[in-house]
Parts: sequence; C-alpha cells; structure tokens
Amino acid sequence: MSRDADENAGRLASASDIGELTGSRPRGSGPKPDPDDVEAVIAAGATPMMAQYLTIKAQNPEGLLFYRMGDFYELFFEDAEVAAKALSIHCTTRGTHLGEPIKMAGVPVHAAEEYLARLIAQNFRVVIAEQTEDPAEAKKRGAKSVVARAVVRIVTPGTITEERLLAPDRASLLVAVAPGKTEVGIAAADVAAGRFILTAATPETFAAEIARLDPVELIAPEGADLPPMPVRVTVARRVPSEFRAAGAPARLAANFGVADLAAFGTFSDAEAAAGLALVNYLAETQLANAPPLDPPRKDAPDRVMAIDAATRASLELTRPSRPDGPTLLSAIDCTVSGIGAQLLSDRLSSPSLVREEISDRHDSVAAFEADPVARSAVRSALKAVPDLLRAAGRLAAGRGQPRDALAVCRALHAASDAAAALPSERPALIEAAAAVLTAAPGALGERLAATLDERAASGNQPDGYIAHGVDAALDEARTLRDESRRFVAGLQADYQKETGVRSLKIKHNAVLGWFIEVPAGHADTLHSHETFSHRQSLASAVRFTTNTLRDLESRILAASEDARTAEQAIFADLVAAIVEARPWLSEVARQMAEMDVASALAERAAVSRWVRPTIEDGLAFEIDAGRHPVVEAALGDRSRFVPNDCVLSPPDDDGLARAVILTGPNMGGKSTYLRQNALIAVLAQAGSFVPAKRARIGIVDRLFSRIGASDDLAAGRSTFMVEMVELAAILNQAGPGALVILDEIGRGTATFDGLSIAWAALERLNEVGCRTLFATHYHEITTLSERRSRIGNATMRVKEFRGDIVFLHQVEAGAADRSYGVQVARLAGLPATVVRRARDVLARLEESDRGAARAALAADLPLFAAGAEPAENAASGGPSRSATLETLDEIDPDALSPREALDALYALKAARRAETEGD
Ligand SMILES: Nc1ncnc2c1ncn2[C@@H]1O[C@H](COP(=O)(O)OP(=O)(O)OP(=O)(O)O)[C@@H](O)[C@H]1O
Repeated sequence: MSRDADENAGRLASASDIGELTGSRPRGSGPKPDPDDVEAVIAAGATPMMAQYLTIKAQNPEGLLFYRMGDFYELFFEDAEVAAKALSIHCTTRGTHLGEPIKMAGVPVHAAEEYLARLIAQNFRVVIAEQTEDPAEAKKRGAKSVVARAVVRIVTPGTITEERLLAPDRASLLVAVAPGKTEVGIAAADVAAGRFILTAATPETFAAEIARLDPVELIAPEGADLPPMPVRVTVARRVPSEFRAAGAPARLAANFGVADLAAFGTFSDAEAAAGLALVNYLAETQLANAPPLDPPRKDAPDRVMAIDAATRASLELTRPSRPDGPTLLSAIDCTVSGIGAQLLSDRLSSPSLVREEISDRHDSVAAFEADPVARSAVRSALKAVPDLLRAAGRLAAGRGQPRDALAVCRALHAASDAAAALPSERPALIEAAAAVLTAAPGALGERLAATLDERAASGNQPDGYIAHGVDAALDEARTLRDESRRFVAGLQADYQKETGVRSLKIKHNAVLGWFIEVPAGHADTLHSHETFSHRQSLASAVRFTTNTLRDLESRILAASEDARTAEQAIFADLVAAIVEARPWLSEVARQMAEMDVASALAERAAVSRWVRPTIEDGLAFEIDAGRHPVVEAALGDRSRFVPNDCVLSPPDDDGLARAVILTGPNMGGKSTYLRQNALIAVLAQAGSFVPAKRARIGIVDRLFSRIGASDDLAAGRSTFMVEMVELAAILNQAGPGALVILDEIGRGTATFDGLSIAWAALERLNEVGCRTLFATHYHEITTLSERRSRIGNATMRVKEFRGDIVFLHQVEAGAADRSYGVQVARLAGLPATVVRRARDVLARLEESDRGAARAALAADLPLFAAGAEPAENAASGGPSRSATLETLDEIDPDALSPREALDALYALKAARRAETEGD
C-alpha cells in the first residue's frame, strides 16, 4: 500500500498538505464507501453486517472506523491495513465482499485506550461505533438480524479527555479560526479542562498568534489559507458557512444559556463565529457526551510580548527544533505538578507586557526564594497533584470514573496542605492564592473523602468504591452478597462430606456462574445423588449444580445488583456536586498552578543562581554576567559557562536604543550570546528571575530572533528567500520597543549582496532605535560604529596558540578582524590538503580583492562619502603580513613532490617559531 493512501486514510491533513486533502476520503483497495454508491454496493450483495458497516463508514468518511464487535473494535478494508501498520497489529482477511477478501484488524476493547493513544500520537482521527443494543435483543428480530450500532464519538487530538491520551504537562488546545472582513476570529479550547477563550488577530499577526497558542488541532474553513503549522497539528476543514459571522454571537450566547454574549465580555462577530464553529465541532465529534466548556473569556494578545513563529522556533521556547532536543521550558522547569507545568509553558509562550503583572509574579518568586522551608513544603504538598480540572471535565462529560472523583478529592486536600505551607511573607499573588486554597478541601472535599473508598476508587474495580458506612441500603446489600458468598464457601465442605469426594470444588465463571466441579472419575458419585444436577462435562472434569446453589446464586446476584445500583446512585450525586463546583475547582486549580510555578521558579533561581530583574518602562537593556540557561545546563558543570554582559540601553538623549554588532570566529559563541539575551527578556517578562548577576530591562513589546535560516522547500522558498521574507517582516514590524537579534543576515547569497543587505538592514533598525544585536562575519559593517553613536562593536575573544584557536567565549568591546573559519574547519576534521589549499586561497583573497573592495564599498556609500578615510584606515589596519605568510604564499602545493612538501613544512614551522619568539 502506498504511503499516500496510508496517510490519507485515517488522518486529517497535516500542515504541509492542507488543501490537497480537503474533503478527501479514505482510499485503498476495499470498496469505496461513498454515500452515493453504498446502496448500490449493498444491493449488489453485501451481508447485512457489511451493509451496516458501509453505511456508517459512508457517513463518517474522515478517520479510522472502530466498529464494535463483542469484545473487540474491528477495522475493515483499508482502515484495517492502515491501523495494522500504525499499531503494528496483525491484518488478516475474513469472508469476501463483492468477490474480494475483506481485510480486517482488531483491538480488544479493554486495551482500546492504549491503541487510541498511539493513533492520536500519529495524528489519526478515530470514529467509534458502539453496539447500541444487547445482541440478545437483536436475535429476537430474527437469526440474521444485525446488532444496532451507532457512532458515539469521534476521537481527535483536540477533543480527547482521557488521562492516558493527554500529555500531563501540556494543554492540548483545539483552535477554530474564522476569517472575517478585517480580522480573523480565533477560538481556543482546552477541551479536557473546559477552558475556552476567544480572541482575534489581523492577517499580519495571525501566524504569530497561532504559533503562540500552539494547538494540536485546528478547525478552519475549506479553502482558507493557513500559516505554516508546527508539525503535529491536525487540520479539520469545514464548509465556510460554519464560520459565518452573521447571527454567531446570538447562537453562541444561546449555547451558554444567556441571552447576550456581552454577559461574558465584549466579543467581535468574527470571534463569536470562531467560538461557534468550535462548539459545533465539539458537538459533531463528541455527540451526546460533549465535555462542557466554561463560558468564553476574552484573551487580549496586546497584553503579551509579540513573538512570531520563526522567533519562537529559533529560540526553542517550548518546542525543540529537533525531536527530544532541549527547550527553554525543559531546561528550567522544576514544577512538581502537571497543572504547574502547563502554566509555566503558557507563561513562557506569552511573556507579559504589563509591568504590575510582571512585578507581582517576581514578588511571589522572591517570597519563595527567601523562604526555603515554605518553598519545600509547598512543593511537597503540590507534588504530583492530580489535574483536577481534567478529572472534573471527564466527570462532567459522563466519561468519568471513581478515580476521577478521587483525583478531585486528593487535589482539594493537597490545596489545603499547600495553603498551610505558604510563606509568611505574602505579596499579592500569594495572598490571593492563600485566600482560595485555605477554603479547600471545603464541604465538597470532605464529602468526597468520607464517601469514597480510596483503595477501591484508585483501582479500576467496577464496584466497592463507595466506603462502608455511607449508605445503609448499600451496606445491607453488600452484607447479603458477602454472606451468601461465605455460605457458598461453607457449602463446599458440606457437599464434600455428603459425597465423600474431597476434590469437590465450588467455582465461578462468567458463563456458568457458580457450579460444583469434580474430576471426571468422581462424576458417577454425584450422578447417583439426587441433589446434584449435571451442567457440563469437560475432558477431565464434570460440573454440577444444586437447588441450594442456584438459590444462593440468585441471592448473590440480586444483592450485587442492588449494591451496584446503590453505588451508582451515590456516585451520580458526587458527580453532580463536582460539576456544580467547577468554577470553584478551576479557581483552586489556577491558584495551585500559580503557587507551583512561583515556587518552582524560586527553586530554579536558588539552585542556578538567578536574580530578580528590574523591569521598567523605556528601552533599557543592561545585563551583567548573563548566561544561556539551556547551554549552561547542557555543559553540565556550570562553571564552564562564561557569563557575558550586554548593554543596549539608549546612550543619548534622543531616547533611542543601541545596536551592537558582534563579530568573532565561528564557534566563538555568538549565537549563544544573542539567544541568551533574548531568553533573558522572555524569562523576565514571563515572571521569572533570570540567569545573570544583574538585569535591567525596559519592557520588550516585540521580540525578533533570526538565527540561521532553513529552506522551506514545501512552500517553494529557498534558504535565502526564507531569510529575506523573515527580514522583511522584521523591518516592517519592529518598532522602538522591540528587541531584535539577527545572526548572519545575508549569508545565503553572494558576498557583496549579502553584505549590502546586512548593512542596510542594520542602518534601518538603528534608525528605528530598537534594541538590536547583530552578529555577522561581514567585518566591513563594523565601520558603521564610527559614524553612529548608537552602534557599538563587540567581539568574541579568542586566543591563537600554535596555529590553533582557543575559544574564550568572552564578549569584549571591539571588532574582530577575521572569522578563523579555516581554523575551525580544520578542527572539524577537513582533510589537511583542503585546509592547506583554503589557507592559500584565503591569503590571496585577503591580500587583493577583499581589502580593496571593502575600501571601495565604504567610500561609495553615501553615508560615508565624506568620511572615506576611516574606512580605508580600517581596511589597511589589518594584520601585517608575516614571514610565515610570505613563505606560504610562495608555495605552490600542486607543484611540490612529497619530499619538497615536507621541507616546505619545516621551513614554515621554523619561520613561525622565529615570529612567535620575536613576539
Ligand atoms: N559563554 C559560553 N561559555 C561556554 N561555552 C560557550 C559559550 N558560548 C558558546 N559556548 C560553546 O560554544 C559552542 C558554539 O557556540 P555558538 O554556536 O554560539 O558559536 P557561533 O559563534 O554562533 O558559531 P557560528 O558562527 O559558527 O555559528 C556552543 O555550542 C557552546 O558549547
């Protein structure tokens, strides 16, 4: 089977194939379940069951159909092949359909969640068709009648609620987008936890907003253009009328039982349209059991730092660029709970622009940092606290288990333990958390604790999870059931005595219920007793029953049934109480997450020696001894990381910020330095302390980072084109409040083109006056600092030692004169002949073209027309030519014999030695 068919059959389009797959149906070798020809197929001789299967499949063409047959979910035709491959399960054939064998694969119902998890992880969508009647009922309609089946749910990445299918530390967001006339409405739901937000973006900010939300599933109108998505987004296309703005606010309001959406805030028509499309999609896929969403809340993207998708990817804030690679989140995360980890991820994705909010968060971190005892106590109270919102969501959706109620109970008790341990110094956020958490466990928590049997509820037992003493009728039914069971046990001894068969046993199985079993050799003894009536003969044993046993069995069954009914009624009451308390539970969850994040960041600050940054208005940016949190952690021994300062604050009265041009050798640490300063800004505004000795930062409203570029062949763009598109976005969008870090802009084209573009881009950014770090190998650009007071030069220090370079990773003022690219290439293991040749070429180039060109370039630029001299000076101020180089220049390696080459090498070494001694 082709890869195409494989991918198309079960999945919705992934980002790269949006459009192509719109409306596509599963393809493959089996019959095409097209609604139009299903009837014809059935008429042509499908069995009644196959006819039912094909009808359901035709109505639900998107996704793999899990068709319930007894204890299995079966897949047929192409679905079977696709699932077999995706799950590494066996694909077999059974019977024929229209003369062809029917391919079939199945997964046991009891293990279905595990298989679903694997399919969801591969972006599949699964349609679940259950048996909706007892097979016995179906039989009554005739021997050939088919058990009624119906689709009960469509499992998609953004609508799952099962604990095992969800990542504990990451929200799985479902996002709907409704393009309007002037804006794009965006609805985002964390379906499992019930959170629902509405927001809007302009066509320009849309991609960045989607990157910030980072959904796992996206609902969009057919034909609408979407920005490139992270790899794992599933896209569901729906007809454009589903996203119509007209009437959407009223219909969405009705959905939440209010007359006017204004009850929840001010929303635009496009936002309401997106919200409605999301709610409808949830109803379409979850049918009767759609998990309830909280009323919509307005999300204000203008309160958070604007970070476009390319910057996010380049900084690896929460998603690694290569699988399992580190991210900022993974390197700093010390949270102890899933809800805390989710909040931290949110914070890093959306650093705040609101000074008070940032400062409140810093206050909490400071309070926890100053009080290690409270910090450790709060962290142990919150350790592994269950995700109570997800548990409550499952219960509200009718998919909950006793263990979900127990999770709510445990979380409420953890909340009160955490409340008791909070630091005594309580800035605003800790005080607010204390107020909420001290009210836990509350009446609900006490009731859950008193009602649930912890051991039984934490397992998967179908009964026994309601504690003894909660309900008299339940206890009575259980006593009756247990006494009857004991009576059965006693009966075994009686029957052994009565028959003299010591090996007689009373046993139970699901098919026969209770029965008496003796080895085949003793069967006659029991046959001779009137009391025993025969039930079943096996090869080695014969089974009997008696009136007394039958009687006891029906008593046990009735009592068990009574007990189960009583338990279910009590459980239903508990669920109702939990559902009613959801708003409070979500507040408790929020505060617990807040305290987990604050104490975790304090822990990080204490362990990794981070400091509280000073956040202010204006364009200050002063970092003393800043470090890169991810590289530092990767180096293992922290002392190996070399801290560096960075000053971009406005130097003049005009209030505009500085740009620093960073030059230095390859591998010298330029990218690390650039990134670390961007990450420090992100951390500071996310509410964290920062890896530095001191940091003073004027709020950064936009962050741009371009470090290296990769091609986007799928979108038909070369590396250079991608780089230029991204550079255009920066130059068009960066205002004075931005922080821009650019690494080797222009390197993807011919030297002079690249140099010119880099030059002009830097000038432009400097005119805007945004804080800029600009790393480049075009050393010519460093001459700009001589003309502009707000442009400075910095370089990465290296030492040369016997022809090799040693990276010091230290940033110092000044400009590098060379990139040491050839030395680095040598370190990387390039063949010696190539390195020699490269040195030769480099020496010639440096001697002739390049220097002249640089001088000419600087002289030609209007800006420097009046000041050509310094540029020329700079050009001629390179290293003086050494005796070694002179000797080297005279050598033509291609003309040398091996012996002559060796002699030449000795001559070079001698010349070099003489030079270094002379130094
Ligand atoms: N401040 C530092 N302290 C210690 N090690 C560092 C530091 N900065 C960088 N390094 C180490 O040097 C390596 C190279 O750094 P980086 O990629 O930043 O260099 P670069 O100058 O950008 O190189 P290129 O120009 O080739 O892209 C890093 O992987 C890291 O291991």
